[in-house]
Amino acid sequence: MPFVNPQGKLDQFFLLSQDLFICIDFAGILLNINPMFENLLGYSTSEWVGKPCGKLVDHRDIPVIEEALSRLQSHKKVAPFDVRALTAEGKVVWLEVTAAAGDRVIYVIARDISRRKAVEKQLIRNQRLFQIAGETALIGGWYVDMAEGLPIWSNEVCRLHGVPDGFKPTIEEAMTFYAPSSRPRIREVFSACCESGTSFDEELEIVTRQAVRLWVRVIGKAVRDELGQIIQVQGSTQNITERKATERQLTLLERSVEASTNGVIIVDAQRQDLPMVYVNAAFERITGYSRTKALGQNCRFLQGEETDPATLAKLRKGIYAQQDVHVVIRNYRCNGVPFWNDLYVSPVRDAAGLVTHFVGVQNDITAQREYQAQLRHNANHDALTGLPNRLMLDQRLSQGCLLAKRYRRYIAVLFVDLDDFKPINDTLGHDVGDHILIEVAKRLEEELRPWDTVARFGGDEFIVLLPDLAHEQDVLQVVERLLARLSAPYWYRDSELRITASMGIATDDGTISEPRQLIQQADLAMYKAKRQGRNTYQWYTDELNRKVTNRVNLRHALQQAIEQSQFELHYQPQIQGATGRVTGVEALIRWYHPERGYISPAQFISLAEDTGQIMPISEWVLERACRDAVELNARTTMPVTMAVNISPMQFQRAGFLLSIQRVLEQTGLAPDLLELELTEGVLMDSTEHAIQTLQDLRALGVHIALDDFGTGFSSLSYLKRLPINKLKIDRSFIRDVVNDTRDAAIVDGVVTMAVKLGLEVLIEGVETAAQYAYLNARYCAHFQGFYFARPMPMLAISSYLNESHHPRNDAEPHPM
Ligand SMILES: Nc1nc2c(ncn2[C@@H]2O[C@H](COP(=O)(O)O[C@H]3[C@@H](O)[C@H](n4cnc5c(=O)[nH]c(N)nc54)O[C@@H]3COP(=O)(O)O)[C@@H](O)[C@H]2O)c(=O)[nH]1
Repeated sequence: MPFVNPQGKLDQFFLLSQDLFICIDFAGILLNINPMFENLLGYSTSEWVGKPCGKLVDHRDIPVIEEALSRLQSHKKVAPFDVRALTAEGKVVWLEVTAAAGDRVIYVIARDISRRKAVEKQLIRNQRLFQIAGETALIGGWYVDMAEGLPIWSNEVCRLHGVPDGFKPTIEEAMTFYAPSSRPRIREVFSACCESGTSFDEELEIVTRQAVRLWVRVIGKAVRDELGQIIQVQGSTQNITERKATERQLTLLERSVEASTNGVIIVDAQRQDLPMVYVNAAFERITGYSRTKALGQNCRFLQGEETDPATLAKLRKGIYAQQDVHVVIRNYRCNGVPFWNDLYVSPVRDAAGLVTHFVGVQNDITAQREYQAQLRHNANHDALTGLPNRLMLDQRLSQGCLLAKRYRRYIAVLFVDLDDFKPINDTLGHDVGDHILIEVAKRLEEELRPWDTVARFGGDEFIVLLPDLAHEQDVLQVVERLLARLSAPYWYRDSELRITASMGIATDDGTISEPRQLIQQADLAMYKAKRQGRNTYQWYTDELNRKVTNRVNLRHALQQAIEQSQFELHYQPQIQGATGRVTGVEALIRWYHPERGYISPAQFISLAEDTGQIMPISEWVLERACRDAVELNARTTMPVTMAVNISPMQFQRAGFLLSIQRVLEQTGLAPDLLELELTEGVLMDSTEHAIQTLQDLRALGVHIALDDFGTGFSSLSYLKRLPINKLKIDRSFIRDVVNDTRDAAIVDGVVTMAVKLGLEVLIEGVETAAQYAYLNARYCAHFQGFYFARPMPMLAISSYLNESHHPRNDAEPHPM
């Protein structure tokens, strides 16, 4: 049935309308439809007229249709509603339906709202996505309309502040959510935005309603109308607490790494050639390379000539295997100076376990290494001269012996001892002494080949090792060169100093079982050189060794003798030529060894001098002799002088004078009955002090005799200054005095000089009647010698003295 209007006008509207016009009965059967129905849904009018309208809609919307139909059947009004209609092609078209009931039919107008529905759907989807983004990124939106002045918060913003969704604060209330420290800033930037439209982007701290402190990023910008007036400020608030904590952590880590005294390097493991992507300040300080120069380069630019290839290989292997690796590597600073780099390299993995970087931690241990090297050097070297010390000498000596043995060469050991170094040290001071020792070390080193060794052995002793001699005799060239070089003048602050050295030589072909013995042998030889006048050398021999061994044994025996009182005193008479009277006796020590019998003082006195054992011996002699002198004088009518030999050490000891005084007091011997026999050598050392001591002794009343006169090389000029009483002419001039005119001339000269100096003369070593007759006829002197009597024990001398005056004693000579 056509949709007809009596005027026909409505028909036209029906036909031309862009909306669907449908006429249905109260049962919902389609009665009429307009052309737009056909256009939109693709059905022909004939196809649908007479069919239920419910068939047109999507099955989900049938209840909506039924509801509307029901209301219209009851003549109730129906509000416009939306349904989905199905096109002939099966597509869905959204229709907005307006329906009204007529008397007999229902009039329906439907409009295609598919576009609008699509936009709405898109809008909803967008809103949802926005909501998801906000919830995920913890970003909420807000705005403040200038007209209303009230902030509008999104749900996310509400959640951030710990308030229920839809919470509507005032601006002031919104401000109070900011932490006191952030509040001034948000006020400032918000006001600026409201007033001048300045956008802001701030990271500030808020305190939620539950008093939880959160960091937020607040972004705001002004919205203007078409006239440019600010009508709204809108923005976002994002919870960045976690990011801030991470940032703080990262900042802390970065600052720590930057502040580290160790160099830190990070290299990119994913890029070719592993370029450095980070170096810290310590790296710059240690290497001298700035970050700009270092970044982008491979670490190998720190390596150089002395970098150990094995260490490098270890480093590369660790990196290749993506493992931790630790090396101490020789690296070079920017200025070319090498340093020791204590380097730890570790791989850095991402979440998936892939090595993205390597981190290197380096420590400059150059100073530590140098200190260790210095310690090692100090342990093996002498601090003053820098020469190897005994420890290193031992190593070099053993090595030298091995080399000599392997290459069939000779090793020579030179023991070098400076002559009279001690007086230089004592009188000129240790600075001068040190200077000389350093200079000696330098000269020795300069004269030797690089593979020879010079070591400081002690005080003024040096050892030279020559480990590569073709012939033993080759050592002599070196020794002579060294002696000459060492005796050249030394200069200290414009003063010239002279010093020489004595050297002992020991050689071996490297087969010696105990290399240290070579040093002992050279030492022995050096002592021999000393005794032979210094500034010379001596070669070690087995004979020398034997002598030294004997000396060592003798020393032990002598000590026992002191402890076990194995000494005796024998006395040899001294005769006045003119009267034949015994005017004195000389006390001569005898050592009676329980196994070896009598041992001559000639064998042990000089050793006792060297070892200091002379002191207890001398004290015993002096006291014994004084006591015996008292006893002898008690038995004789004429006074008998007791002559006692005084050793150099005894004389030079402080307190010598006191010891004489004490003995005289203790024994009660009259001082003028004591005669001290001193040799020229004793008086030559520190003459002034010696003269003073002699004067003091003379003041005590003690007599002084100068023993062995003529054997020393002392100047006669000092003789006149010596406060002595007597000269004892040495027996070496007496042996041939009768036949040798030169000896006779010497004796003649000495006696004449002595007389002129007002000194008494004693001629010792008179062994024959001819000697006595010759001498007694010429000189007014005293005599001593085997011709008169040999030294004899106390008992014998006592009897001897009690006998009448004898020009000689014809009794059997005493065993000594
Ligand atoms: N510091 C001390 N030195 C002492 C002491 N006792 C001895 N000595 C010194 O030891 C050296 C050797 O002494 P000795 O073996 O006793 O020889 C003395 C005489 O026996 C020896 N003599 C005496 N007359 C003759 C002689 O006619 N012919 C000869 N071949 N020898 C003789 O001379 C020694 C005494 O010499 P001197 O002392 O120079 O008068 C010797 O140097 C002693 O000094 C001691 O207690 N302390």
